[in-house]
Parts: sequence; structure tokens; C-alpha cells
Amino acid sequence: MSAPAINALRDQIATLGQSLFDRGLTMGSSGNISVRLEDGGWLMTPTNACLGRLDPARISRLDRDGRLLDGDKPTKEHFLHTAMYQERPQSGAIVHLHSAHSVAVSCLPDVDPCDCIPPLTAYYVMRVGRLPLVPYHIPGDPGLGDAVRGLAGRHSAVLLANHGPVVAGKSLEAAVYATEELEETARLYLLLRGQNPRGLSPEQVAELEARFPRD
Ligand SMILES: O=C(O)[C@@H](O)C(=O)COP(=O)(O)O
Ligand SMILES: [Zn+2]
Repeated sequence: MSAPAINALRDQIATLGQSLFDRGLTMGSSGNISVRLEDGGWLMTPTNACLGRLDPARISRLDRDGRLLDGDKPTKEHFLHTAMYQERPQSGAIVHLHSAHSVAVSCLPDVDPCDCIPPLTAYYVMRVGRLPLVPYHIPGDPGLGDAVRGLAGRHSAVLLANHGPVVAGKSLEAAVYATEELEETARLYLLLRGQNPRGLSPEQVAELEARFPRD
């Protein structure tokens, strides 16, 4: 991959990171973003960086073995990102946020750990699908990578208990769109709690999955 192409990806991470941060989808220095490179390595946001103020030149570049090639020290969740990529060869980017409504759902005592949010809307099914809950781990625990590895082959998005969403997409733009859709649907789910909302039927979900296959 040429240096200009890698620099364009660095710029895109900074632009979309700022967009997410400016809309309050993650706070402070929370969240991290990565993009897979053609040589098998990755760009990852540095640890303790604010997604709203990323310097493209300081974004970490790792080789296929996870060694830092340039930029600052990568996110402490690099284990989590690389585990998800290993299970999802079709995915080109991953976004992890502390988006409030998704985090709120991740703290509820009664969510279905196999699927935390019901299929309320068509777009949610098209972009996210079934959302499993990953048991709580301390941030940066390599065990989080192992826990995600068992799920990521079948799910492009997972919800870390008492923490937040991790969403993969074919491209960075696709991963950001899916993360936004997840956050909006988490908000709807919380708005509708206690009202026995009518979700989509299994037949309606199956039709959407056949017509609009996810990555
Ligand atoms: O919650 C955490 O500590 C991490 O998952 C996170 O969101 C930010 O960590 P860094 O990417 O290492 O800054
Ligand atoms: Zn986090």
C-alpha cells in the first residue's frame, strides 16, 4: 500500500474520529478506531488519545505481528481489535466507543446475553443484526481478545459488559455507520422499555437478512 494511500486512511480516521466525538458519541480519551492495511498490518488510534483531536501523523501503524512501526503507542485494546480481525477476514475497520445509550444497555441486568437489543427496526437488522454481550473484563485485558474471538466470526458487532460497543465493518465508513445505528437503536430500546414494543418478526428479520446481507 502506498504512503499516500496510508496517509489518506490516517486522515479519514482523524476526520471520522472528530465527527464521532463532536456528536458526543464518545467522551474524553475513550474509544478507539483501527483500519486494516493491505500488507496485513493496521492503523490504530494511540492510547489515551482523544478521538476528537487526533493528529494523523501520530496514529499508530502496526505490522501484521502487532509490532509498532511508527506513530504513538497504540490503544490498549489492540488485542481486542486484532482478535476481531483474525475472525473476520472480510472486515476492514473496527470502531469502539463509550456511546452512552449502548453503554447503558451493557449495564442492564436483564438483557439477553446472546442478543442485547431486539430487532426493532429494519435498518438495525441491516447494519448490526444480533448483538452478543461479552462478559466484563478490565479494559486492555488480553482476555477480552479471547472472549471476542469466540463471537466475532458470527457477529460484526459485540457489546462489552459495563463498557461499550465494538463494531466491525468492511470499511471505516461502514463501521462508523453501523456504530451510529447501534447507538440510535440502543436509545430507542431504552425509550421503549416497559412499553412492550412490537419488534420485527423472525420472518421479517429473515427477509431483511436475505435481501441485505451484512459483511
Ligand atoms: O475503556 C477503555 O479504557 C478503552 O477501551 C478505551 O476506550 C480507551 O483506551 P485507549 O484506546 O487505550 O485510550
Ligand atoms: Zn473502552
